[in-house]
Amino acid sequence: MKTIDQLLAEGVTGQRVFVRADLNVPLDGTTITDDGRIRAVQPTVAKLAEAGARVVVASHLGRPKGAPDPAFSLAPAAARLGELLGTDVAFATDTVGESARSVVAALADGQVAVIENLRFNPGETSKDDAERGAFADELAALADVYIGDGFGAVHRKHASVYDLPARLPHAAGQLIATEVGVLKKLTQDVARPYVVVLGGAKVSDKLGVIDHLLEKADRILIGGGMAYTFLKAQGHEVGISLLQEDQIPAVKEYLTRAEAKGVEFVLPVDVLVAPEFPDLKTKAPAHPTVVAADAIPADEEGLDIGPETRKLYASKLADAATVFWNGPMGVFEHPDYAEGTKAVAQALVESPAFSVVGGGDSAAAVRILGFDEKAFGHISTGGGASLEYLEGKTLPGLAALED
Ligand SMILES: Nc1ncnc2c1ncn2[C@@H]1O[C@H](COP(=O)(O)OP(=O)(O)OP(=O)(O)O)[C@@H](O)[C@H]1O
Ligand SMILES: O=C(O)[C@H](O)COP(=O)(O)O
Repeated sequence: MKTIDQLLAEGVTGQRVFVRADLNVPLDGTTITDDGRIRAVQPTVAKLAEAGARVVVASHLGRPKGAPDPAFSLAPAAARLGELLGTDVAFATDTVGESARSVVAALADGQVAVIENLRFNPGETSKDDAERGAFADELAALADVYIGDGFGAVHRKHASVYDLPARLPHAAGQLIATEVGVLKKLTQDVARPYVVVLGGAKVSDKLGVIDHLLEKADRILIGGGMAYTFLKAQGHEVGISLLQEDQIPAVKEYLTRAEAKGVEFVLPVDVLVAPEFPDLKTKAPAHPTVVAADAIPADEEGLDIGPETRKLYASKLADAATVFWNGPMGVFEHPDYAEGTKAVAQALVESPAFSVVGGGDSAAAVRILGFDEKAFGHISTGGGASLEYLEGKTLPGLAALED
């Protein structure tokens, strides 16, 4: 994989360099609640600008449906990138249209522009190679060189991640180089006990990783939205909690295999439930109830791990030598459901283990809840991406940078 430093040594002055970043940051309206992913790519952008490149930064944000949607505009992220760089950052109000073409054409050497959300275009995420390729052609017309630095999206076979680098000279940015360097260590010899904590909401994306973790980890703790598919697989009622019904047979098989292999699987013993999802805007008190994990009422939803589980998980992390954590333990964005995530973060801060926290929301949770990033071994910008990397899967966005 060519590095950005090799590229810079060849000279980029006057060249239009396309940086595929992951600026998929959490937003409250147009306010960025955690800018970690923007700060993570800023050194790459700064380096290119200092070297006289005309930098075109592109990213997705959220999951819009292939058409413009103001709720998913990258305008706030572009403004924040400008603040971090200490310079004006131009913003194109479309991705490959008139605005993008004129904004990019107007860039002087050393200037930076952000183009609008890649996913406003159906070609970005299309499963059809020709449709993705046609969109990649339009993106390629905006640049001379491609830098892949959106680590959080390298597991997606999307036009800007996979098809575009095939059309331009390409290299890996600094963030991808750092992320891969750290995660590689977890695929090699890990110090044991190796404990993995899984939670979050993208359950269907992430359950599959357990198949691989059963070969690697000594102990697996399950929380967040993921827990309810496990509780259901054990025959418990989970009310209206997040549930991946079609994965129940697979989950049953994981539990059986874990027992046979001596991998310790730890599930919540109690949870916080409420009849409805909390209001994340007003943060109005949610009045949750603590119930045993096998006694979730049929009309209520599990939204955080309970107090006994917090203690249990802290004890299961205390003797770890290596920890990988992906996915919050509850809906941490609401104060009534933040304690589970806080307890896991606190346990990692107190533990001497080498800890890697992976995921846009998990990393944001750690910072929003007031923990010092330096207390963790590594905070990865990729959730699904880091899990798939650990699984040993070929990641489209890394494979595309390889030749
Ligand atoms: N019990 C639950 N029910 C519903 N949502 C939950 C629950 N527990 C956690 N969540 C939500 O999970 C979300 C984070 O999940 P996600 O899988 O996206 O995490 P991540 O891996 O850190 O991020 P990414 O994969 O996007 O990088 C949070 O917004 C949180 O509110
Ligand atoms: O948040 C993430 O994990 C990345 O930005 C990828 O987003 P996606 O899951 O919507 O593809």
